[in-house]
Amino acid sequence: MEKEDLFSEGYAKAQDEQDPLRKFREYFVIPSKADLSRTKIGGRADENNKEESTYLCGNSLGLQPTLTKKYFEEYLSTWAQKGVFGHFKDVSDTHLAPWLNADADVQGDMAKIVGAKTEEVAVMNTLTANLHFLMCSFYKPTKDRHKILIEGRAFPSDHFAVESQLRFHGFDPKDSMIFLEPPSDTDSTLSTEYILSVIDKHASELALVLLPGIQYYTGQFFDMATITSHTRSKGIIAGWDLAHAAGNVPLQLHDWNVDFAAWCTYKYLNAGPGSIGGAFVHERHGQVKNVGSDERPSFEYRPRLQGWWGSQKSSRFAMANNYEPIPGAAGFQVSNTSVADSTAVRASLDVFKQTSMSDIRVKSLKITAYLEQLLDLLLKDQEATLGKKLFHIITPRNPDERGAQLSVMLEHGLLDHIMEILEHNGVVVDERRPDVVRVAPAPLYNSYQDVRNFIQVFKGACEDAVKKTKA
Ligand SMILES: Cc1ncc(COP(=O)(O)O)c(C=O)c1O
Ligand SMILES: Nc1c(O)cccc1C(=O)C[C@H](N)C(=O)O
Repeated sequence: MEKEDLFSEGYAKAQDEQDPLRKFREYFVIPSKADLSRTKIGGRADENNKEESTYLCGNSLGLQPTLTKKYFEEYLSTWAQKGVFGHFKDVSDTHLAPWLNADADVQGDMAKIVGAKTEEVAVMNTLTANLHFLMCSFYKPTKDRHKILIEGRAFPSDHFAVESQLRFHGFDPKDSMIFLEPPSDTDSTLSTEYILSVIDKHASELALVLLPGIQYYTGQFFDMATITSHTRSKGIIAGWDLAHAAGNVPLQLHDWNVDFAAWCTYKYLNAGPGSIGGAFVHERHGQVKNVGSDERPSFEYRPRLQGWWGSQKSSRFAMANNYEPIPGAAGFQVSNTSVADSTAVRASLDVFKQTSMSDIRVKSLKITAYLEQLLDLLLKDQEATLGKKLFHIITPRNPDERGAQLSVMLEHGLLDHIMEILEHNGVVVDERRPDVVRVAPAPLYNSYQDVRNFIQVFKGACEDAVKKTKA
């Protein structure tokens, strides 16, 4: 395809017209440029300037589904009109379950997103809290086998969670954290072979391998199936942080035999800032066995931090204080579910239900490849006009090793100026200081024209930044 064709508005428009998921953009609220630049919230959008922004930041915060406001109005009306009865009464003229079932109501559709059986998933807590709750049950160190493997540049919250778990068990993070670092300074990603070699090197002393399905900084999608299988073959627990993978790439947590996983719902799952988290516990770990009698039950189950919401609903309100864990991931719940949060999750899942992760992945591969093609053409243009490249892509070039996001490492010193120009033009991407811009076309609501708009503004911003630094 000629360079001009790819850059042309006609090409982008044609891709959008042919996009099988094009209708989904209407299911989201796209902030207008005027919305983004206004200093106040509320009031009517600027009727004279409803031009949509170019929002490519779903890897940090997903956009609001139009269903969310509708479902929230139903939730608030139920609360206002039914009070405590909202827990129990089936308010049939809403899209929402009785609050007592708010957790179970979203379990099955969330399980489909991550390739799990319904009972292997719970929508609960938040991401880092779930990592802690799950490590409390799965990180079982011994004197000889107490180390935890995470990436060297793990997301800070994961790093802190592992540090504190080690300290909680009386181990020193300096001795018990093993960091997965790229083999050389020039590498930003980690090959599967290299990861397996590091696991082999430390296998006898590792109690847990905790990695991200997709690495937040580089955007690398790890070979979860191979790494999980290898980890477990060494008798090590395989745990995954799916913050950037859930709703972004197809997952098969059950078939991959993952021990546990946790994720948030505010990125590609579009449930709003700080919204409720998700957790996966493989069915082999969720078994509950009554080794007593019906009259005098005595349950055997995997130890976990307990709370009343993990105990069977049928006996929960008997207040007899006999813990009877719900089989599966739901038995790892502790508190009653935030209905505001589960309402947001319900709205988002009702969008996902109209398609599939495989169809989302088909578009994701195409639209991210388009972004990559335009970035590569821009690099050629910069080499020809400036005599140098002002950035390079640090996300793997193999589409199977990435999701929607491409991470662009800028020449040092350009980030602030480029971000200022992008924002001024209504282009929203994520910055990871000091030099990385993360660009994530979310298949459900981003268009090929969004990608083209980004490149056009980014091209000018790069040129402007160079002039500024030369001045
Ligand atoms: C990989 C990863 N882990 C953990 C977190 C923090 O999660 P939370 O603040 O929802 O616990 C984030 C981002 O928010 C993340 O990207
Ligand atoms: N930047 C964040 C914030 O200001 C609040 C909450 C989360 C974040 C995030 O970093 C989201 C996500 N972990 C990310 O990698 O972008």
